[in-house]
Amino acid sequence: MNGSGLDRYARTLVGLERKGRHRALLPPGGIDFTSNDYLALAGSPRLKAAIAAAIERGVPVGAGGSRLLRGNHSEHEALEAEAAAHFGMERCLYFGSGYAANAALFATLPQRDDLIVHDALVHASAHEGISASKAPAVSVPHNDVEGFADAIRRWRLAGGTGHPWIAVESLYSMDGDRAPLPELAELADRHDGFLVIDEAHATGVFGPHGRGLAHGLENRENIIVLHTCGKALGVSGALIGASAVICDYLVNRAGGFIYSTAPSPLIAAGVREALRIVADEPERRFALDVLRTFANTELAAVLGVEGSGSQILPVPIGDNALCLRIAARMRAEGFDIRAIRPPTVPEGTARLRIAITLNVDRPTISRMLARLAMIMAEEKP
Ligand SMILES: Cc1ncc(COP(=O)(O)O)c(C=O)c1O
Repeated sequence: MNGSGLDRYARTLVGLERKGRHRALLPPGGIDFTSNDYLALAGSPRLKAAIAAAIERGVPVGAGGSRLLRGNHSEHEALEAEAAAHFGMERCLYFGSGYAANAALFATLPQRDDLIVHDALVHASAHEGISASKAPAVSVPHNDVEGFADAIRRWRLAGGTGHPWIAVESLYSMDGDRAPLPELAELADRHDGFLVIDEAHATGVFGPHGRGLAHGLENRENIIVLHTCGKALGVSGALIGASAVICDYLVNRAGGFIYSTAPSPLIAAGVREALRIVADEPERRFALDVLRTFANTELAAVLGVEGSGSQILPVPIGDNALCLRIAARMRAEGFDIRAIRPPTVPEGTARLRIAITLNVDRPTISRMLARLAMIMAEEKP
């Protein structure tokens, strides 16, 4: 290949650098204010012991094939059955990642005569599925219930005959605020539609037994819930909870499920244990609740920034380069904080995303915020 084949990629990378949008892999280091390991389960001895016990009883590391071929292991089925009981859903289906699950769900379920109405801030994985879907899609301003209703009304007036699909996150990944789920569920009911709730950042953290913020809405045939297993559950993969018909349809039609090697059975055993930990160690959730409340109060007192109320605390900066500089200075001081920039968040809204997990304690949060306040004051344009 002559040089020009690669030049176009190099040029794009230079352009990203110029706009402060270039991304690079950094090693994790310093005190964790950035992971989604909210309950500190990723390194928990109980999870490690469950994996060791699974190895001991002969659970294989690899599935060896698609679930529809020889890759369907009893560990996958046991996890799905336990998860369905845990989350109160008729059935659950385990995917290798939340990204793959969201992409499969939106690409497969909405049909040509349907409409996808999604919140402007839904995750990139939902967009991936939406852009592969046969159904048209409309973006609605963040958390604007009237906006959702209007979009559906306009579509019906224009002759829309199918079902609307309302797509939201129960707790938004980069803003830490919540979706108005009861109002949206009511809207879906009123318009013979479906409501897809991505619980990625609420699973394990909120609701009775860490069932998420959609608890109370489960087991309705028009609700589909995504629980990711790599965040508070500390493992990896994702569970789609839905009616048996929807899950069976995905098994038969979702390319990302059919034509992909099944997730590791060993990891499925780990997720099963994580669900049990979440159910029978409620003290983890309570401890996170205390830390979260403390962090929100301190954020307002020290930085004058209103907290989201959740464990995800965005500190708005705006400018990409400035955001990168502040994050780098915090990391240099031993606090692992990352700059979140477009296109992950809308243009002009670069922010530090501070995640509160059980990997830190109150004095460490105070130290981090005091240092951040000083650095932000020094960096003030
Ligand atoms: C809201 C949301 N949905 C889905 C995903 C994807 O999940 P996973 O990391 O398991 O691929 C993420 C991950 O960041 C997320 O924040």
